[in-house]
Amino acid sequence: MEKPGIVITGASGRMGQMLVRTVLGSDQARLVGAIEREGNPWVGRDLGEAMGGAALGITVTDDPVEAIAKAQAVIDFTAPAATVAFAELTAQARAVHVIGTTGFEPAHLDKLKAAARHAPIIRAGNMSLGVNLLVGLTRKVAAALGEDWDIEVVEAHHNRKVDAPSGTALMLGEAAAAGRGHSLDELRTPAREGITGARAPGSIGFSAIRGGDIVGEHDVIFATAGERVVLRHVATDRAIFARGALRAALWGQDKGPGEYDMADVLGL
Ligand SMILES: NC(=O)C1=CN([C@@H]2O[C@H](COP(=O)(O)OP(=O)(O)OC[C@H]3O[C@@H](n4cnc5c(N)ncnc54)[C@H](O)[C@@H]3O)[C@@H](O)[C@H]2O)C=CC1
Ligand SMILES: O=C(O)C1=N[C@H](C(=O)O)C[C@H](O)C1
Repeated sequence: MEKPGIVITGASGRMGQMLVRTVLGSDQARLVGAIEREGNPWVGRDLGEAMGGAALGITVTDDPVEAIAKAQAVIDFTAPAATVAFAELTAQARAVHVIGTTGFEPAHLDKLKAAARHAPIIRAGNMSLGVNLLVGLTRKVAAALGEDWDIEVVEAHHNRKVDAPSGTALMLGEAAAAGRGHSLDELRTPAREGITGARAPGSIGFSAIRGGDIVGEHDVIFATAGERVVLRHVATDRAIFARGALRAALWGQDKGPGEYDMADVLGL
């Protein structure tokens, strides 16, 4: 059987370039297209040369219709509005859409749900094995500890990140809330500033640090009188996200339409 053809969106981005290298280094998939937004300096150039290496015979395009028509899977780490547009085209091509993009609003998520009626969408705010294990641990610890244990999620990222809290922080917050039998919407504390009043019992708070080239660090802090439990994940290499995304694209090849996440892919 032919190896699945992968198209990468946002190919010149931090994750885009990492994904290109990961797919090129795989013996289980073929890179068949690279998309960038109109006006990006890579558009019209050979992808390999744009990355500073040998020509690959793949021209970076700003025409997603043509590129996605050739794909068995689209791996997409871009921005919410772009991802929603790609989801419609990927669904039309009946290809797998692996979404790493974060920062979605509810209206975007409704559109992704509609696209998933026609083809598989695998979406996760973090594609690494370690974070997806941490999600399960967070749910268990939150369920085991009573409401006298306050829950705070602290995340740190590089100074180019545009959304906060991070997608990973929200996954961890959702897991903690689920462990306590609630949705995150019910327990989430708005960002703190000024005279906030005392902490609401049972609430879940978020803090975001932005600086330098931090790849991604997440702490889930459970704090009570006299002691604390801290669950931590530290990413030091974006390759962990790219490997997870490629694994998801391959896993999705025999799946029917629907919404999936990395817990499905990893069998967690
Ligand atoms: N789920 C996960 O494991 C991870 C998720 N991310 C998320 O991935 C996203 C991208 O992150 P980075 O690569 O650091 O950002 P980046 O800014 O380096 O790259 C984004 C790329 O998308 C391109 N883009 C934006 N709109 C486009 C459009 N309409 N058509 C084509 N290309 C378009 C940009 O030109 C840029 O090259 C963010 O939402 C980030 O939070 C990042 C790392 C891991
Ligand atoms: O923007 C990033 O860089 C990252 N984004 C994801 C998130 O929002 O959690 C995953 C990872 O932490 C890196």
